[in-house]
Amino acid sequence: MRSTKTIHVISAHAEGEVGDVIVGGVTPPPGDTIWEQSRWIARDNTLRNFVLNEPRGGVFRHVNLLVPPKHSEADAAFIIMEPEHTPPMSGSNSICVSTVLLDSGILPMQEPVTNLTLEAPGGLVRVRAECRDGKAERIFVQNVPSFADKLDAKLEVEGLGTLTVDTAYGGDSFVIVDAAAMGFSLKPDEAHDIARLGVRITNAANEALGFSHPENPDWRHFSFCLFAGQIERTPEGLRAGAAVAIQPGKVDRSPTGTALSARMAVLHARGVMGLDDQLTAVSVIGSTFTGRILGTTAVGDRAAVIPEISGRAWITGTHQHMLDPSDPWPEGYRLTDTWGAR
Ligand SMILES: O=C(O)[C@H]1NCC[C@@H]1O
Repeated sequence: MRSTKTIHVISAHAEGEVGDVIVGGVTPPPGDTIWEQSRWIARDNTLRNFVLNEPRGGVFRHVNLLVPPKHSEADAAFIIMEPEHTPPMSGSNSICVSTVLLDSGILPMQEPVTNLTLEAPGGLVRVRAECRDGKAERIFVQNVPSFADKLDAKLEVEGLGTLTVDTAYGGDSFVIVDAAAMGFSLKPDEAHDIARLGVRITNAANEALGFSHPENPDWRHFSFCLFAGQIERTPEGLRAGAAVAIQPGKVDRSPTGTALSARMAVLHARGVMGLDDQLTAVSVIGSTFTGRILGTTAVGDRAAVIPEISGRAWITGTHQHMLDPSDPWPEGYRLTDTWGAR
């Protein structure tokens, strides 16, 4: 056996969505901030290609690189690599990272509750982990400030006509459509159509509506389309289905923490959700994230909420990814049969 790299990974999933964590074998990328380091990773692409492309990865995979924190309050920092983007924040990935840090012993666990501060590229996130018998059973993440952008905007999508959409930011940028109006009941057998339509809607929103983050001039696009289920009021609080189409065309298996944060910002802006409510989002595989609004704030000139999301994650294995110097595909490959719903 010979290898010019050995990258140590602990694999995990949060409520169904893969969020692997690189725990060793990669030196921290250059940059004065975690955001700058994440821009370097996005530009360079070597690590992204190595771990996300086949034969080591695939379109379903997200990979997080642990790096030394820059902020004095942070216990750990991570850079998120998704199929097409290297985003500011991610709900499922932050839950996987927290679980891997605690369950594998990288950071000490205190039962019944461990409090951590993590530094994501988009800012500091406070984590509360409910822990028992050496397992982080539920992770609560105080997400970055989230805001509604455009409400009831008209969006022309070729072949679909004019849609009424909301746009919002919840650690990543969303165009939000009503699932029922698009003919979806958010069941697993709709996944292919949700992925395909979601990509078309996201692309149309990027052309016609555009997104900009008041404090992060680098984040200038919509990443995702959320198909939002109808809100039901139950004795446990608000509940709604959620399916997010991720570029280049797949559906999040988890209920998407950034989408839940974005949706709570929209519901707060509309006066539907207050600080006493909680909203449980249900994914296409029936998994859930629960969210609350902890308070209000501002992002630049936008009214914003401070969301908290919670969910569970489990470790699925460990990997040591290697590169034989004679391998003709050191950065792997991606093909359109699986890379993007057509
Ligand atoms: O939970 C989330 O926010 C995410 N899941 C995969 C894509 C998004 O980052």
